[in-house]
Amino acid sequence: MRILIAEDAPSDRMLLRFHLEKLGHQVIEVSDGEQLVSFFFSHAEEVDLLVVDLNMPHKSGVQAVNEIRAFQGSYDANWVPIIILSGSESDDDVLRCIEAGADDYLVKPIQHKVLAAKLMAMTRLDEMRQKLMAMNARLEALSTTDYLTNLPNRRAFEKNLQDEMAKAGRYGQSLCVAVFDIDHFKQVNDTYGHEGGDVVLKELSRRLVSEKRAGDQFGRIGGEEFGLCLPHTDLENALIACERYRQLLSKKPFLYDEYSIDLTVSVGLCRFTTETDQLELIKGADQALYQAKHAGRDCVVVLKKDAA
Ligand SMILES: Nc1nc2c(ncn2[C@@H]2O[C@H](COP(=O)(O)OP(=O)(O)OP(=O)(O)O)[C@@H](O)[C@H]2O)c(=O)[nH]1
Repeated sequence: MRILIAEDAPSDRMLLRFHLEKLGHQVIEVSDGEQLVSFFFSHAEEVDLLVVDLNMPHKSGVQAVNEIRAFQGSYDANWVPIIILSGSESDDDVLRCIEAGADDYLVKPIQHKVLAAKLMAMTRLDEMRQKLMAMNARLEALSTTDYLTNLPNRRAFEKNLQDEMAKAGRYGQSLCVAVFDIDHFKQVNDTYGHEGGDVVLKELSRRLVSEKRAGDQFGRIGGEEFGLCLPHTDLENALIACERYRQLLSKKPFLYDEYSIDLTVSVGLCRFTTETDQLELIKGADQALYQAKHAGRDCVVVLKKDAA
């Protein structure tokens, strides 16, 4: 583990480092409570355990632990276990340290075997924490990714769009949104079965992603409907981009078993203005898509008026 020790007495610090390194851990040292807090605030991700002296100049161990736990709560920062060291065997001190957010309490002078035992328990805690973090990352990926195409799902697409709209509004940048819908997709399913339809959806997504310009983001926002967010792009260039994507899908047939399936998409395009909220923007692109379907499909239509 990477252990941050906060101890003002140089001899105690040296002894602690010696014991911890002997147990195979990496040690970082600070010498008071103030330094502990500021180091942790800027390096939370680089530390697995804090070992903190109770009585230190500038800021006591309890105060520092309080601030660190509050910081983790407000900023969602890396949670790490904390052991407090103290010369006091008072039950009240133990209680107030644990109440402040420490996970264990160790009485000085440190006994090597006791320290090794506590570290064993903390290593277990750390392993559990790592597993939990990996699991959370997997869950986060699952909840934002479409299972079939691996594209961002509607929730993730809308979240990204919201962020891009905020940036575009703040910095006065252009932003456009398009909705792509496969033409007569029902026929694909009816002719080749749902499995054939799925193969087409996957290949279509792969093509779009492999040819996508950096910064553009596709998402699967419905069964056979895909959203495209085009940051830093005015309507004229968004139209060029959508035309390119449309042609990319129609120029080469999709293969399923021995079948070759020709496909086209209709696209609705809408421009963001500071008066437009997210719902109106997607609704605007949807209206343009509806017009594209009525214009005969296989085309890109720009919303005649800005979404309102
Ligand atoms: N294979 C497959 N089909 C899907 C999936 N999600 C939606 N669909 C199908 O997509 C088809 C959409 O059909 P419609 O909404 O009638 O539209 P369309 O046939 O594409 O016709 P237009 O949009 O008017 O050009 C339906 O047959 C749905 O079952 C999916 O995940 N996999």
